[in-house]
Amino acid sequence: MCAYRGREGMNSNRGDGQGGRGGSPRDAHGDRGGYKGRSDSRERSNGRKDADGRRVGGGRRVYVGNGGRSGGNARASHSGRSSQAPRRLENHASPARIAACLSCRIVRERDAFVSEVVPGVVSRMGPMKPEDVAFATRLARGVVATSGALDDFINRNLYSPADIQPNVRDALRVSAYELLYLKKDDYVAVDQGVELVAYVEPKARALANAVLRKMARTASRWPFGDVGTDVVALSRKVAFPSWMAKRLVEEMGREQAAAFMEASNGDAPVHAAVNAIRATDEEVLAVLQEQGADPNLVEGIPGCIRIGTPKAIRSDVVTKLFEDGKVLISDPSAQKVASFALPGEPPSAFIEVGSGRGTKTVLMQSNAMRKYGKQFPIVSVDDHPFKAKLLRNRAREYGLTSVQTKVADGRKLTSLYEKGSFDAVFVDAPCSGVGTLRRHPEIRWRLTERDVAKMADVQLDILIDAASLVKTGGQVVYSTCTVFREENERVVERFLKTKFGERFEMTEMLKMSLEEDGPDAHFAVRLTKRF
Ligand SMILES: C[S@@+](CC[C@H](N)C(=O)[O-])C[C@H]1O[C@@H](n2cnc3c(N)ncnc32)[C@H](O)[C@@H]1O
Repeated sequence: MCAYRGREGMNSNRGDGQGGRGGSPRDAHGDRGGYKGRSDSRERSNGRKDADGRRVGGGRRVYVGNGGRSGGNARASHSGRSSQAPRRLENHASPARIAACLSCRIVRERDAFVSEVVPGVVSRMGPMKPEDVAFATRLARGVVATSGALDDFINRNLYSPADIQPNVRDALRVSAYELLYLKKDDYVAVDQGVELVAYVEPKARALANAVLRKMARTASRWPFGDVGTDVVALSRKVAFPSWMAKRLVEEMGREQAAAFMEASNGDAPVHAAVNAIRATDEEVLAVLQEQGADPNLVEGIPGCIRIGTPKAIRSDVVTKLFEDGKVLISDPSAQKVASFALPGEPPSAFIEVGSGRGTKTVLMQSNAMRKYGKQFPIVSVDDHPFKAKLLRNRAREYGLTSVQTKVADGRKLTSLYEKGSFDAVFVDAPCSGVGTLRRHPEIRWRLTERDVAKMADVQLDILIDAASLVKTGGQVVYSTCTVFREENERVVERFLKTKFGERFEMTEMLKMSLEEDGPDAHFAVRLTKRF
């Protein structure tokens, strides 16, 4: 992923197999039956500390007797606590919802990545059952992915949306998500929503009660319009910003855009790449098979393996494969681009711009072993020193012998290297990352149309400067992991129209679209320098 400097990794694939969409929410969290679910949660949460170090579920024993139905004040007196005692101590929000809500707050406050935040929050909650962890993860990811649409819904149910505290809004979002996207029983969503709001802000319990009841009443009208004719209603249903939905519909047509947006809300299947520098496909397949990972080679992409049972890759034996640099997690589209980026003959001077943490660097050298029987010298440029350091470490880990990292602005490389001094150039451009939304649920609500336009200008500048480095007869591969024409075809068109760009011809295009249960969407073109 590009724009938000995310990373390809196991965590974003959720090897636990807990889907953002698959399975019944009730299966995951035992909420069917309202109070039963609630008392289960209390049972589990007794004595536990939350991510902020507060005790959760302290009033459990007292309230099982009365079905847990009494309100906050009633509970306080029933348990013999003074009315000044923080009601939070007797809060009945389930640990999974608390973890999800706290995770969403951190993502919001720190512009963080949800996949990186949830494990930390969960670990600070104390022991949680695997199904609670899975539900917390699912909720947090879902809420982050749909937050703009949830706010639209929440605001319709508030008299004064601007006055709501951000932490209260976080809690309301969790309930709105359960109502709209998980189709939870109204009762569960409202009851747990009130508890969750009271957990983050005890004084807001009454407000939460009123708002959540109203939300439960209006949920049946969601998405407030005919999705067949109204793009904004469609955008609400699939939880995309309306500008993005409109643009996708304009570029792909309604049907394909709707399918793309739906698929972006699903789970990405888990794929691995065999590092041919360190292992053979047969060796890796045998281990994965033995460990019950249900591996299958993907046709047309050398060394790409789909992992049918992701849980199995947590075994010690498979972990060792990863630790030994024999295999890495990577989407098939990224693997395909890394194969596409290699010229027909082994290059003696190759430069990649936007090397990041080096996933494609590893993949390219692995492919080089398959294609040429050897690695090739590569200069890997990124403007981010931290990423260059990571790449150097990864190069050692994966057995890369010919990588030279360079921290530099890809728009100014001609001040560092002689024009025409490379056989091949690979621009893995910083982009909006809209082809990878399943792995990066934060992107869609952070991105603006202006960001896309700015990115397209940077992409063009990088392409123009980097292309000057290639010799006549050499190739430039330009790639992104987005679907917007402005960042893909349009950048290439703009480049080809420049005085220098006229020397190039587009000789090949690779477009991978996003499909449910398929790879991410990527784009790549090969430009050959004719004179
Ligand atoms: C698509 S991501 C890289 C992914 C990477 N190639 C991989 O496979 O792991 C694009 C990269 O471009 C880098 N970048 C952004 N602006 C840049 C610039 N002006 N010059 C050089 N690199 C830049 C970002 O830091 C980011 O790592």
